[in-house]
Amino acid sequence: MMVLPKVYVALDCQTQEEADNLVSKLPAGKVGLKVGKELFTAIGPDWVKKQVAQGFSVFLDLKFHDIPNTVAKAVTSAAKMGVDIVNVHASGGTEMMSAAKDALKPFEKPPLLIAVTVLTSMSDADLAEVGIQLTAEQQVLKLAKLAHQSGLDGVVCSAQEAKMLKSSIGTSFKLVTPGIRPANSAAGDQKRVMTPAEAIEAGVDYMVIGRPITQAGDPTAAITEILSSIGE
Ligand SMILES: O=c1ccn([C@@H]2O[C@H](COP(=O)(O)O)[C@@H](O)[C@H]2O)c(=O)[nH]1
Repeated sequence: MMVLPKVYVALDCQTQEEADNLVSKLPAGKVGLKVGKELFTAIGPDWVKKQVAQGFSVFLDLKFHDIPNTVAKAVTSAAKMGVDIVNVHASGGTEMMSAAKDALKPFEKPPLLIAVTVLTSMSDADLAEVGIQLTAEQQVLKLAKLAHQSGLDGVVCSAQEAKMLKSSIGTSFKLVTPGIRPANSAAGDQKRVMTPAEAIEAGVDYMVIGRPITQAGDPTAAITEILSSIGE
């Protein structure tokens, strides 16, 4: 597996023009692109394939959550686009996660298959609201163990859970962490946050950063500062 970039920039916008403009401001070869529901629903797979062809590492963050057969087929469609990371919701269960992993076996270079545990926008109180009586940390561990048992490559979690997961599950289990906020930047809807330097220190493998870069007056300066804060 080639070495993937430490930072994936969340391209949360709705037009190809905005996305191209953001990409043009990023240091080529130093960051990956995270394409989520907002952009993908607006402009689709051809733009993603174009970024892959231009040499970008792409994380397709569509968080598939459906019956096993549907999710298995969806991850193969993602793999055909050439993306490096694709994800499913761990709460879909082990049968669904195993079906997705099995579906990627025929690919020569399959993407990392990662399971979303507890969204970084959720606190313990938010979990209680939907009937989950565990803390976010307990629920993340429970779902991460299921993802590991199902043969997945890692999980999406908060950097706040990184040390706990690396010591409970093992260092080769990949941790992909949104909810990254440089000091003095607004948390917005994110509840379980850490700075880029804290996240690296906690042992995360890949971090996802959106608004602190994309909404900055100077996105190039913002990403340059973040990369320098983590020694990249
Ligand atoms: O638990 C999760 C899973 C995915 N995300 C996604 O990451 C980015 C974060 O963007 P910011 O602007 O840095 O908050 C966004 O695309 C989310 O859909 C997440 O935040 N938390």
